[in-house]
Amino acid sequence: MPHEVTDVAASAGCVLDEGASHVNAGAPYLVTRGLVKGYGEGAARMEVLRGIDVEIARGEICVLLGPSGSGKSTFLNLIGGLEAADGGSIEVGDTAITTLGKKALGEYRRSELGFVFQFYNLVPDLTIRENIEVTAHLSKNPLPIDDLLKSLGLYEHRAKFPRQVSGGQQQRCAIGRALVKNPGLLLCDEPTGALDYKTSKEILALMEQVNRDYGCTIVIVTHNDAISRMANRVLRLRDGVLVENEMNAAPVSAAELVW
Ligand SMILES: Nc1ncnc2c1ncn2[C@@H]1O[C@H](COP(=O)(O)OP(=O)(O)OP(=O)(O)O)[C@@H](O)[C@H]1O
Repeated sequence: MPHEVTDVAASAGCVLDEGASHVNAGAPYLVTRGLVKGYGEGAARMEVLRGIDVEIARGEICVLLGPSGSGKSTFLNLIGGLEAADGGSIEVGDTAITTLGKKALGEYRRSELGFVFQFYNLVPDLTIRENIEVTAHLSKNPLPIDDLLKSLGLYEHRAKFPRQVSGGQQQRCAIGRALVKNPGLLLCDEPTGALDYKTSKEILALMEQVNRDYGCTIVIVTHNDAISRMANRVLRLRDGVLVENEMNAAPVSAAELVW
């Protein structure tokens, strides 16, 4: 484990136990029960999620697969409190998301969640460091930014603007922006969708590293079945129904993935 990562995690109060499993098999961390979501009214109504039940342990890497339109992003948006469910419940840690008002939902997103998207959504007029710093200000207990930049391999690029670095470096910055708050839950929607093969694998290895070093639970939405081999749990949606919910007893490292 790189020293800087150890230092970042230690200074953030994380307990690092190198070699031990990072998955806490105790009480589930993320639980949905009968989760329902649809769009439209009357005859035009379309049910997108039709009663999703899942339990994800703290520290799991969970990969969510499914064909286009099967409801993956909708599921992620409901867990992330970006959209409201029509029925069912979501609990993350001790928080019952589906009962929260607007203000409490905002606080949940600020304190517990990090989001990573396919298109990095960085602020073009802020440097790499400033893009991360903006989010750090939202947190009561942010990770030290320079240490985080080092563990992301971005320290030398910290004073550059997003247009001056590669797509992979921009995605590293987006991951840093999500991570600097030290979130319990990292939600990633097609995080490698805009990246080439080699860079995709580097980004997946980085996710593996942050999962191991910071203990955050990660949900990755992807079209790429191969990524499921690095997951502790594989979920698959088809037409809004969960058709697969499997534990993977022997996940491989991101470096070993081939597609
Ligand atoms: N805000 C919305 N209003 C109306 N329909 C929506 C809305 N958001 C999503 N949908 C529809 O819900 C269905 C599921 O969309 P969702 O984006 O969750 O699928 P997905 O599995 O993530 O697809 P993709 O892999 O293509 O991103 C699609 O048919 C989509 O058109």
